[in-house]
Amino acid sequence: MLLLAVRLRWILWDVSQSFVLRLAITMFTIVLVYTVAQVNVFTCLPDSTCLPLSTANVTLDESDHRACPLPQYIVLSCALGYLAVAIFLRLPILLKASLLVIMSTVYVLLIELSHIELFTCYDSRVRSVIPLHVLSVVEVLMFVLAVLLHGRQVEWTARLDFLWQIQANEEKREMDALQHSNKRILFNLLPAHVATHFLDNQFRNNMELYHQSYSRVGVVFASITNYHEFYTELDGNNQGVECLRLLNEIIADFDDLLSEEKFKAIDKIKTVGSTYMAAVGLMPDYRILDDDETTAGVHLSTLVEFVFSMRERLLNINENSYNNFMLRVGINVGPVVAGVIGARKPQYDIWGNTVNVASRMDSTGLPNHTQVTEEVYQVLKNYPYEFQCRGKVKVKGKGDMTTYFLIDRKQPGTLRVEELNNIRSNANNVNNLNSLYGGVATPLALLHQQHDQMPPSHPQIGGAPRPPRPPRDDLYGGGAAASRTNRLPPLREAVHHMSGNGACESEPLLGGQACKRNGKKASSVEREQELMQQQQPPPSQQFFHQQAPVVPPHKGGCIRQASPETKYHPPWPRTQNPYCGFSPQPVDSIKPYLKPLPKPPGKESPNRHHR
Ligand SMILES: Nc1ncnc2c1ncn2[C@@H]1O[C@H](COP(=O)(O)OP(=O)(O)OP(=O)(O)O)[C@@H](O)[C@H]1O
Repeated sequence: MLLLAVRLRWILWDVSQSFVLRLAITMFTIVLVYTVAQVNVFTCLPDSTCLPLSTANVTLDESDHRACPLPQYIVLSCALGYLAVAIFLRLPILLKASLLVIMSTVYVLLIELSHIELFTCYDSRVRSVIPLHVLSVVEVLMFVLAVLLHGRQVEWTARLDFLWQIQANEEKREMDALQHSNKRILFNLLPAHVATHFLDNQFRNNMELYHQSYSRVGVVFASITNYHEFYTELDGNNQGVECLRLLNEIIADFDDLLSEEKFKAIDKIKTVGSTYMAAVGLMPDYRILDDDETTAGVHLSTLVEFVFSMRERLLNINENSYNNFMLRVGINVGPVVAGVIGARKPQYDIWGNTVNVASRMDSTGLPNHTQVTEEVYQVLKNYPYEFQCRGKVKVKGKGDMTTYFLIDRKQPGTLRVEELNNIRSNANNVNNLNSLYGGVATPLALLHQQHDQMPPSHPQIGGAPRPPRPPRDDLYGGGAAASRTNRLPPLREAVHHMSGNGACESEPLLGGQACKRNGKKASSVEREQELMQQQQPPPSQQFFHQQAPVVPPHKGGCIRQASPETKYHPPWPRTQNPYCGFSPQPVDSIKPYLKPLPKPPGKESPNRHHR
C-alpha cells in the first residue's frame, strides 16, 4: 500500500488539476458501478409457472441463479446506480442529469417492456391493488428527481463557495496591503524597535506609557540658521509654499542619509521648524554601554560623519537652488529617557539634561559650525577629528560650559602617532577597507569596520584580542591607499544599502527616496552630485571656503588648545583664521553651478530646488 502511495506520487499529472481527466475517471467509475449493479437485472429470468403464493413456495432456487422471484430488487439495483452518480459532488449538473435520464429510461423500459412478466407474476401472486410495475416506475422517477435536486444543491453551494473564496482572497489581499501600509506608517512614526514593541503588545492595554532609560546617547541638533530669512509669504512663491517645499527637500535629503548603511545606528527624533534632531545609541543593537569608550567612540563618530554628510547635502542644495543656507550643529552625549507620548499622533521623543544641553550647543553655536560638549570631545579626542576649544560658553541653566568646535576630519598626514595607533588598533583588517566606503580609508570606514566585526553592544569589545596589525603603509601611508587618501575622503562613494521588499517598512512614507534609489532611479540631485564630484573638490572642502563668523570672546578654561604642531592645515585655500572676518556670503556672489541647471519652469520660483 505504501509502495502504491509512493508510486502514485511519481505520477506527473495531478488529477485534481485536470478537469477532463477527472471527468473521464468519474464517468468510468459510474458506468462500472452501474454495470455491476445491473448485470443481474438484465440477465434474470421470469418464473414460468408463476403460481400464487398460497400454493407455491417462493424460495430461491439455487440451481438457477438467474431466477428473480422478487422484482423489487430491480428498483433497488437502479437506486444503487443512481447513488454512484450522486456521490460525485463535483460532477456538473448537466452531466448528472443526462446520466440519470439515460439510467431511468433504461429502467422504465426494462420494467415496462422486457421484465414486465416478472412484475405481473408478482402482482398475481400477492394480489396487489396497485400494480408493482407502476409503483416501480414512480419510485425510479422520484429517485431521479431527488438525486437531481441534491446535485443542483451541491453545485449551487460549490459555486457560491468559489465566489466567496475569490471574495475572501481579495479581502485578504486588501487586508494585507492595509496592514503593510499601517506598519509602514508606524515604522515611519516610531523607531523600529519601538514600533515592534507596540505591534507585539497591540492586543494588550496599549495605554501604558512606553519609556526606556539610556545611560549614554549621542544627541545632535542641526539648525538651518538663516532659513527664517529665506521664508517669505508672497504671491510669487505661493504664499510661502515654495519656501516650505525647499525646506522639505532639505529635510528629506537629511532623512535619506539615514537609509545609508553607515548611519544605521542613528535615529531621527523629529524636526522642529528648520531644526533637525537625531540621536545615536537608542537602538537595542547599537546602544552605548557604560564605561565602554569603544562603542561610545564608534557611535559618536557615526554621528559626526552624519553631520558631515548633512553639510554636504546642504551644500549641494545651496548650489542647486542658489541659496546660502548654513547649518549650525550641537552635539552632546549622556543619559536620556526615551518614550512615546500621546494616544493620538503619538510621538517618540527623548528627554533629559543631555537633550537640553545638546539643544543649547546648537542654539549657542555658530552658523556652519558644530559645537560639542566636553563629554563628546573626551570621547572623540583620540579619533581622527580635529577639534578646537571654543572656551567657556554661557549656557542657560548650566552656567559656563567649556565647548569645542568640530573643525574637520584629520588628514592622514597630520595624525599624531597615538591617534594613528588608536585607529590602527580599531581597524582589525585594513585590507577589507577596499570594499568599504568606496575603497577609501575614511575614519568612519575604519571605525565601522572595527565595530561591524564585534558583537553589538558587547562590553568586552575593547578587551577582545586583536589580530596582528597591518603594515603601517597599508593604513594611511603608501601604495594605492595613500594616493586615494591624499585628499579629504569623498563620503559620497558609500554604497546605498537597502534591504529587499521587507525593507519597505522602513521606506520613507512620503517621497520614497530610499526605494527609488534601490530601484536605481537616482534623483537629478544625485546625478548632479556625481558630476560635481568629478568636476569639483569634495564638498566638505568647499564648506570651508565659506567664511566663518567671528568667535565670541573666549573666557579661557580650555583643557587643550590646538597646538601649532598638531594643527591641521588643509591643502585647499582657506582664510588664515576660520573664525575671523566672517561676512555672510550674499546670494548673488555664489558662483553658479558648473553644470547647466535645468531651466526653471516659467512661473515657478527660481529658488525652487529640483530633484
Ligand atoms: N525633546 C526635545 N525636543 C526638542 N527640543 C528639546 C527637547 N528637550 C529639550 N529641548 C530644548 O532644549 C532647550 C533647553 O531646554 P531647557 O529645559 O534647559 O530650557 P528652557 O528654559 O525650557 O528653554 P527655553 O528657555 O529655550 O525655552 C529648549 O530650548 C528646549 O526646546
